[in-house]
Amino acid sequence: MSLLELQAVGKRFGGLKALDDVSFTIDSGEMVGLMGANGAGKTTLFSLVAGNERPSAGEIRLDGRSLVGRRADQVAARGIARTFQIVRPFRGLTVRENARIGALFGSAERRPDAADEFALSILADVGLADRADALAGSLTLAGQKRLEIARALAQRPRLLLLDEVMAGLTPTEIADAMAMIRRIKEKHGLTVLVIEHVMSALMDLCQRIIVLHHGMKIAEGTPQAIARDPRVLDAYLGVEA
Ligand SMILES: Nc1ncnc2c1ncn2[C@@H]1O[C@H](COP(=O)(O)OP(=O)(O)OP(=O)(O)O)[C@@H](O)[C@H]1O
Repeated sequence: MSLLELQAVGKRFGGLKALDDVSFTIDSGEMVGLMGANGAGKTTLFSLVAGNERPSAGEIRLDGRSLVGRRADQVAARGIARTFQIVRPFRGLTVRENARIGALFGSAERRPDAADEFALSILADVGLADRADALAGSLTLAGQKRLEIARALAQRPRLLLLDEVMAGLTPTEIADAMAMIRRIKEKHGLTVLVIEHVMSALMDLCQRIIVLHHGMKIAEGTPQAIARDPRVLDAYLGVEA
């Protein structure tokens, strides 16, 4: 059985179809990329899976059980955590306190002392252990993106949804972030769905890529197949096939 299954999922915002008839599955242990131009519906898809928004049509299942109608904290408790494209850490709290909030969300950890210990181990995993007592607002963008991953990881997810965690980073920071993502995936036995505009990173990280265009899935396949898919070249890169 697939870990995550989307079946004919649609989302309307008034007259706008942000997602239309999107279906795919993700198996346990996969790292899958989600790509598409601005406004293609990628973040909306994350919001539906994570319980931040409710689909207008279709089914979303985790381990064969529907997630539709579940609140974000209930979805988190079932094992899904997401990052947000625009990072908003509690700037006046320390890095450690921010990570600890993740550990308490969705009731992954109810004991405050255990949450603190776990938060510290997660900070080490994302390379922020030496900044644990710094204020979150003092981190660089790369640091804040790492903290966003730590906050999600502290929920002890099985499925991690990463929304443009490499946007705005330097090439060296991107290379470091990719190595870190691979490391946490292995260490925590994660399944990962990743939205990324940094194409080379997506191609390198993922075994499979799903392409959205105007809310519809137009392609799905290996990075090699996607890179030469005429529909993708035409729709996403604006290149005539
Ligand atoms: N809450 C909302 N209310 C109204 N329209 C929305 C809402 N959220 C998203 N949309 C619209 O839905 C469409 C898909 O947006 P979405 O943010 O999912 O795209 P995206 O692929 O993530 O884009 P980007 O790469 O810019 O992040 C866009 O036209 C967007 O303006």
